[in-house]
Amino acid sequence: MKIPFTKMHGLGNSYIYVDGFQTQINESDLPLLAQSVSNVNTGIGSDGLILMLPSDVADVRMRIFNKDGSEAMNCGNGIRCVAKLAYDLGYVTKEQFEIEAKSGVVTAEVEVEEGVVNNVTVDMGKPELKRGNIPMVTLTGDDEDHVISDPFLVGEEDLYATAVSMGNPHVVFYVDDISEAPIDSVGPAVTTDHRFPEGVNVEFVEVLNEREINFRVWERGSGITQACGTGACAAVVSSVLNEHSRRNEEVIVHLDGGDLSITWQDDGHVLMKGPAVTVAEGEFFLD
Ligand SMILES: N[C@@H](CCC[C@H](N)C(=O)O)C(=O)O
Repeated sequence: MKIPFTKMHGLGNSYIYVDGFQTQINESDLPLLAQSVSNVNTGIGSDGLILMLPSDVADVRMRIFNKDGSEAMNCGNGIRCVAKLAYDLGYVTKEQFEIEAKSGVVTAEVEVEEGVVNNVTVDMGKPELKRGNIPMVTLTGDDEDHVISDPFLVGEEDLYATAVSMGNPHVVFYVDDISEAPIDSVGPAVTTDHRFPEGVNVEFVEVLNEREINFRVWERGSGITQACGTGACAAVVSSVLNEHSRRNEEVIVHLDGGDLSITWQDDGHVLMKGPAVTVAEGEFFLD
């Protein structure tokens, strides 16, 4: 079987996009397909697979599978690319429209310059802060509690964790210098830590000033990636909670792959603005 695909990225966080309006794939093949296309040696090379599908409740629907084949609830960079793809392929003709992810429906607005979509702004909705809903478990405390700079021991490292869900789980650790963040050791250890029963995306943040942070991520199911949209949103929410940044003010997040603009608005919604880029189109041969 040949599966037509588009490779796209948001700040280097790349996925293989399949147009599910045209191509039907068996549900049971999806995890293996995600693993196959993601493999840089034997596949195409990406951080995972994203399907763009018709939706009953929004203009389009997306499903995202990490590199290891696990399905995730949400993907910020993926939503921006799906918005661009849906507009480029003519499935939507308006500039503001709704995209359904597993975690819910968000509103995306494409910026069209001379017929080309380069940037997309997404209202990512409200973050979830209750520990039980991240989900995160501890021996003591209430599920309703917020986790803001709570002591968090990982091996020999004494860290302080802030936990935020953007429809998918994130934990944020602050470091003095992003280039020395222990991402290779703490990332894989925390992403599967028993305190996060569904796993977690692990973010390191260096605060530069109220309006700017440096950011690196170990993504659940994919490892180190160049960028994570939901992670950048979680990092800014965390920075407001920890009083490094202010509510309703834009924060520029410097990720390995480039910059995202994130604002945690007074109405509780998180706004994310950043690029979406098409890299290639082709056909993937599935045995
Ligand atoms: N890269 C994404 C997030 C993808 C899903 C994540 N790894 C998870 O398992 O929750 C983004 O841009 O948000």
